[in-house]
Amino acid sequence: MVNRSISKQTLLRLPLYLNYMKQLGENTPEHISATTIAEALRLNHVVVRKDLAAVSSAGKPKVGYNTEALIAELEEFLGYNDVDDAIIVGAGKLGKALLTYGGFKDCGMNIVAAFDIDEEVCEEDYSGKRILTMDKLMDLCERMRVRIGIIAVPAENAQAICNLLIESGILAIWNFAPVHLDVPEGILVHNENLAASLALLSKQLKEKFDANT
Ligand SMILES: NC(=O)c1ccc[n+]([C@@H]2O[C@H](COP(=O)([O-])OP(=O)(O)OC[C@H]3O[C@@H](n4cnc5c(N)ncnc54)[C@H](O)[C@@H]3O)[C@@H](O)[C@H]2O)c1
Repeated sequence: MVNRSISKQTLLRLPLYLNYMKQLGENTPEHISATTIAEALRLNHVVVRKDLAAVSSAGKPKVGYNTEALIAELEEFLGYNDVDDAIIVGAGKLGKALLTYGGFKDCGMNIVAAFDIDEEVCEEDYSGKRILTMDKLMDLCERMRVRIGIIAVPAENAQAICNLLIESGILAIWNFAPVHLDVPEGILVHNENLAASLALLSKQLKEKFDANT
């Protein structure tokens, strides 16, 4: 594997390449080129070639990459082989959807439980996962050495939950609440915002219409 720091944009595209190759199933070719992936995903082949070269040095001119080896290298690079435990705080509509999605395990994250302030939703098993009361959060995080915390509470409560997660040993926060979180140095925060993706889509759609008129 090539050990080089890569851009955020490249990092965001790598899972797309991986998903594409993994869904080929019995049609998986022995070798695959950056051009094939680019055409399938309607991306620029130069971009795909550069992205893959940042992760693997095994590509051969005119042959491409051994597909299985490339899948393995991408999975390793993206950390999919080291599954980290995670918890969710806020087991409302979003929290429950995240809790029940089985696909995160394939991406290196195992959600072990959710926590909620509302005792009515607690202590139930939700698709085999527990929703627990807040008083159990710190103990579970410390005992299981959970390092990822997902915030799915209303914006006004997110900072307090963030502080609690950090106090409980959480090092990386996936924040869905629409609010900026203040964290000490060394704590990672990724803000997820579907509205931002939608804004991008709307802008591209507008540009497409404008270009056609
Ligand atoms: N990033 C995105 O694209 C995106 C998409 C959807 C929702 N959201 C955000 O995610 C959050 C949750 O949305 P939702 O639709 O699931 O809301 P929801 O009202 O259905 O669920 C919120 C849950 O948080 C719990 N809660 C509130 N305060 C708490 C606290 N202090 N400690 C523990 N639990 C607490 C509530 O009891 C409730 O179960 C909101 O901030 C919303 O804006 C973000």
